[in-house]
Amino acid sequence: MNTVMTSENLTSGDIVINGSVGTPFCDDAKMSMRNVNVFYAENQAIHDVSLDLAKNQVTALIGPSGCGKSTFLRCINRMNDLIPQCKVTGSFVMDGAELYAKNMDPVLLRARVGMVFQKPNPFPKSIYENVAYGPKIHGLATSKSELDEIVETSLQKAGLFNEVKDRLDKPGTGLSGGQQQRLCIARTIAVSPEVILMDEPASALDPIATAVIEELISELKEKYTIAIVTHSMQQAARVSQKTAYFHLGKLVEMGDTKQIFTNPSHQLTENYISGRFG
Ligand SMILES: Nc1ncnc2c1ncn2[C@@H]1O[C@H](COP(=O)(O)OP(=O)(O)OP(=O)(O)O)[C@@H](O)[C@H]1O
Repeated sequence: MNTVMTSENLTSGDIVINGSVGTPFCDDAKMSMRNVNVFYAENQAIHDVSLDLAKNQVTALIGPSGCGKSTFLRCINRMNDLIPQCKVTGSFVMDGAELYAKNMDPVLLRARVGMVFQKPNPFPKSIYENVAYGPKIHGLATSKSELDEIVETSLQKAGLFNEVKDRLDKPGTGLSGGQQQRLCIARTIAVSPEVILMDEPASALDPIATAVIEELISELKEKYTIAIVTHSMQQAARVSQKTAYFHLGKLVEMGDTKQIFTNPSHQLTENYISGRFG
């Protein structure tokens, strides 16, 4: 029987996975993170977290503000390298390769593991250039027509092409918030990533634009492995197949989304999803 744990007696060995105490590993992992610790100078933000991202599934990272969701997400494509006082230990493996190995180029890695941020952040360039920029710097197109093709396909996959096809030369910043976020998703897709990380991608959007993004996430998982940080439990329940619950920098529980939301194993998860804190 699982012991009911509180934040006081929770230890890193007490992770609950699919209802029983164990290790959150899956058979079809695209990415495997093991014993991850993250420090900002003296402050430890992540404590010994191990989890897998299942291939072609959406994994939601949920938990109260400040529990380390964004920190953990940013480590996956080494965005935290850009914060000087941030130190990451542990292992991040994608298809057998260690992402923090000396010979791993973080710029190339960020093309393979793309990121979509909370606030849409298109470049101050045209819609076309926003999407073409990545393929150009990574040399993914050998001709203008190939580049055009990548731009069109990426905009189509992001569900934006029909809305912008007649104004590709207009600034990306002139689009609505929801369109800008889909433009940022198109920009991410344009460099053929394998994994897409999304940090509260719909929190700045209205319910209609949010619904469009959620539908898009469900479609994108057919091709990509996705991890999403969200404060909305309804959103996590709608878009994800796996959910990981974080508390005070520790992974408390991970499992099938349905199980986490209907029958969580851990008291802390239950408290959070029933709105008792967070
Ligand atoms: N750049 C940074 N420098 C120093 N400390 C940081 C930095 N970013 C995050 N932290 C700290 O790390 C901890 C985890 O923060 P993080 O933003 O990862 O949590 P979160 O769960 O994503 O929060 P929220 O839901 O509010 O966005 C917090 O204590 C935060 O203050």
